[in-house]
Amino acid sequence: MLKTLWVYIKKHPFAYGLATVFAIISSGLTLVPNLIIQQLVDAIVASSLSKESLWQYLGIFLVSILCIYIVDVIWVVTLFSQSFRFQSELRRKSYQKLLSLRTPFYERFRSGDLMTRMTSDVDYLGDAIGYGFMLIVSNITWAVSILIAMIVTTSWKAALVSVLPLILFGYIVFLLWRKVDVLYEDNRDNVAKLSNEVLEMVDGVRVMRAYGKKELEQERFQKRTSEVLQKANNLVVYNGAIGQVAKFLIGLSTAVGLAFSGYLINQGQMTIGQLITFQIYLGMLSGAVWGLSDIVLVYQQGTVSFRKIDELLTADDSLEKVGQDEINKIDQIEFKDYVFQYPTGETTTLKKIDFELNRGETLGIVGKTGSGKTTLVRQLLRQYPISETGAIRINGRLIQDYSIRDLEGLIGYVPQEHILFSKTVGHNIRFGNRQADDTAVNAAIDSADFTKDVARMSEGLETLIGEKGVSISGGQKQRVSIARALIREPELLILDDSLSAVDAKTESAIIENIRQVRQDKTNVIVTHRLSAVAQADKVLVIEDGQIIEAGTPQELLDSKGWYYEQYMTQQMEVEENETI
Ligand SMILES: Nc1ncnc2c1ncn2[C@@H]1O[C@H](COP(=O)(O)OP(=O)(O)OP(=O)(O)O)[C@@H](O)[C@H]1O
Repeated sequence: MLKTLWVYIKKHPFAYGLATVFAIISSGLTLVPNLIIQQLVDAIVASSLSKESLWQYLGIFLVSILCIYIVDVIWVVTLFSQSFRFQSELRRKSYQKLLSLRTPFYERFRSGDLMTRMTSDVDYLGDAIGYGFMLIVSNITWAVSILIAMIVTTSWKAALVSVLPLILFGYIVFLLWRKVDVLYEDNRDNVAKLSNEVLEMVDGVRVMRAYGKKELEQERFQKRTSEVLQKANNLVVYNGAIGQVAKFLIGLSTAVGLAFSGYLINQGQMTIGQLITFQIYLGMLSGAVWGLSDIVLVYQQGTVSFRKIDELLTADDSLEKVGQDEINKIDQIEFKDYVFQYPTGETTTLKKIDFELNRGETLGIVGKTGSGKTTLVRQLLRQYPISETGAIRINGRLIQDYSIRDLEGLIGYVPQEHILFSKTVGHNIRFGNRQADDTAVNAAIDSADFTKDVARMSEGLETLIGEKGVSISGGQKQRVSIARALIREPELLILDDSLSAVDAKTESAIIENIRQVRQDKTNVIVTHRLSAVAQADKVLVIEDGQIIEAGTPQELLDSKGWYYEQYMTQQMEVEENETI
């Protein structure tokens, strides 16, 4: 951590140089009021204080206090604004990293944990470079200058005797340091887990209520909070122990200093004025030592948070190093005996997948639930590492040779779970193509059969859809997602079970619109409803990760396999519904 903080400090030499110099000046100035007090007391004891010198002492006293105040404000403000800048740079960097990482990373890290890294961990690290730096510079310069002043202006012997308990305190703090580090990490991880629970609860509150599990969940949450409390208590015990040891040793230092000063006064080696300033110095020195013990806390939090942020910034999503080849159109997609296993999976999910898809064609992918349909399309999106067994080629070249960014720009993906942003309907659609004009937006809405819905909305495209689209229906969410994909006029459009929440009539209208507007582009439609792929050029039937049937819809019907049986069942269901 110190290396990273040092790199940042070196990048801003002016701010940190200014803060250090002003902190040293402030420590020096802090001694002036004490010297004045010492001289004033000695003059009173010696009955040599005149009216003029009293005003002089008071004047210097007030000016020095004002100067200390101004100098402190300058260096503290400089330091803290630098610390905020550090935090915002770190947040930007972490956010950029999060955007660059892919699915396997997000399967490893939970949302609550990532949120804690982006918020409190960044704050604690910022504290280390702001408040921590302030504690180190001010307390060290303060302690050193007080010690020098004690030795020079009072008594070096008394200074030595009373500093010994404070050195012992420093040693005890050092011993407790390591233990506190483990406790901090424990405590922080528990808070991150708790954030996860809260996020899940907020997402699932309706299901919890519907299943009458509110009390049960509350109990579980209480258990989790108790665990967090327990860990926090352990930490409090250690921090409390440090505090009590500090109090005892600081008291001891004062007592020893006082006793020894009394002895020195008796011996004529110390004046009353020196005794009073000595006590004030001792109080100030204890303050500096207290401040230094606070560094333990800031440093501990900082190191734990640094580890967490470093883990995020150096995280890998285990995807092969990104290819560099440019690609601006998709003429052909080929899967050649492709086998795939999820990084965390125990068996292969795709087995010897073999097919070709040419520009302008529509491919339907059907099959039982859990058979591997989504896994197959996810390979085109490069969400997981490409397997070494078999190959996926685009325009005759291996998919992994292309730049992921280029590829993403060519694909319009409508996933099963619709990810919408808590903005307006229009914003969500334009998200697909920020440059799109109103004509393009309306065309996309038309193709997604969403025009009538927009007209019914209170503020049309400006209607807010709430968090994750809570205020619109499932079918509407699906159509907003489809419009968002269509507006970018992608070379390849992938609909992954994206029409499941719309009725059969709307579904066939959307499929027909897509056929019309995307005549020279390629489409992949994953579905459970065979009517959605009735017009497809090719259909693959997947079972247990393998293609068990492939051909045009008519060929599949003729072969009287799974597709035929499924088709007949669904036809019967439609007829039954029509009769009802
Ligand atoms: N991220 C993952 N890690 C490990 N295994 C996974 C992962 N995602 C899916 N699987 C497994 O891969 C298999 C295929 O899942 P997939 O989602 O591709 O099926 P599907 O045919 O799209 O199902 P559905 O029609 O229900 O959407 C399932 O057994 C699933 O449990």
